[in-house]
Amino acid sequence: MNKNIPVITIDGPSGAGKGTVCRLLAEQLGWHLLDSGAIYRVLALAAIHHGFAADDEESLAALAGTLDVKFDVEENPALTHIILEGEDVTMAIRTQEVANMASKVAALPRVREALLRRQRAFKELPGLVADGRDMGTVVFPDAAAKIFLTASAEERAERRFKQLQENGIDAKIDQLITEIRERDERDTNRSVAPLRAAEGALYIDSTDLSVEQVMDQILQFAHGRLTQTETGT
Ligand SMILES: Nc1ncnc2c1ncn2[C@@H]1O[C@H](COP(=O)(O)OP(=O)(O)O)[C@@H](O)[C@H]1O
Ligand SMILES: Nc1ccn([C@@H]2O[C@H](COP(=O)(O)OP(=O)(O)O)[C@@H](O)[C@H]2O)c(=O)n1
Repeated sequence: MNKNIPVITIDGPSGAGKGTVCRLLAEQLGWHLLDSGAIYRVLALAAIHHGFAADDEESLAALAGTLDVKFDVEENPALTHIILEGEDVTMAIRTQEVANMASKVAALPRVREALLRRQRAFKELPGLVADGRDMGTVVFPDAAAKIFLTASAEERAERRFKQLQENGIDAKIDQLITEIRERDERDTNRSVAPLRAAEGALYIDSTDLSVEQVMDQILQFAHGRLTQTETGT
């Protein structure tokens, strides 16, 4: 792994805006994008297809190791297609059922281990923007700039509700708040790679911020960190 390839990590809970700002950043910088949540979602969908239980660590770790997933990257990272075993699952992995299964399989240490190398392989020149829960703490501990992005659970559920509606997926706001809280709880309290801000991360609460305001803060911070890394200060 080439350590000179710059990485910006954005970690945080569901609906904080990570995917949105990571896509914008990757586009603006012309860098690669890792949507690590999509990998856990694809694994969850494959597990559902295979009829595996969410606590069947042995089968799930084996599946994670051999998962036939491909990211068909377009010039615009927002248009990436995700292909599982030859089938386009870009939309199918966005349901709440898959999200909930993803957060259960993500709590299994051997599953996380099996997915590490796959995630690190995204680190290529000219740079990588990585979106997830443990990007700055576990997967890319040497990242040049680390950000922890969050918002209140109510605001995050509201955003997810609108987003699902826009994509024609039915949802109930009360259920979304409950599921987001359950997922926060599981992601934060698991024994391996729990959701937390990495040391030295910029902490942003986006509850009352627009996407543009969040982007401004991140760009300013990342620019400072990248300049420091380049000059070795
Ligand atoms: N700062 C913000 N203010 C309002 N809406 C936002 C903000 N950031 C993201 N969103 C919207 O919230 C929804 C969830 O954002 P997303 O980037 O998918 O979150 P995450 O990847 O953290 O789960 C999207 O529809 C997005 O457009
Ligand atoms: N780096 C990551 C990314 C996702 N995940 C898990 O995968 C689930 C789905 O991730 P996601 O980023 O697609 O979820 P949303 O933030 O889009 O709701 C999360 O609830 C986490 O449990 C993880 O454990 N580690």
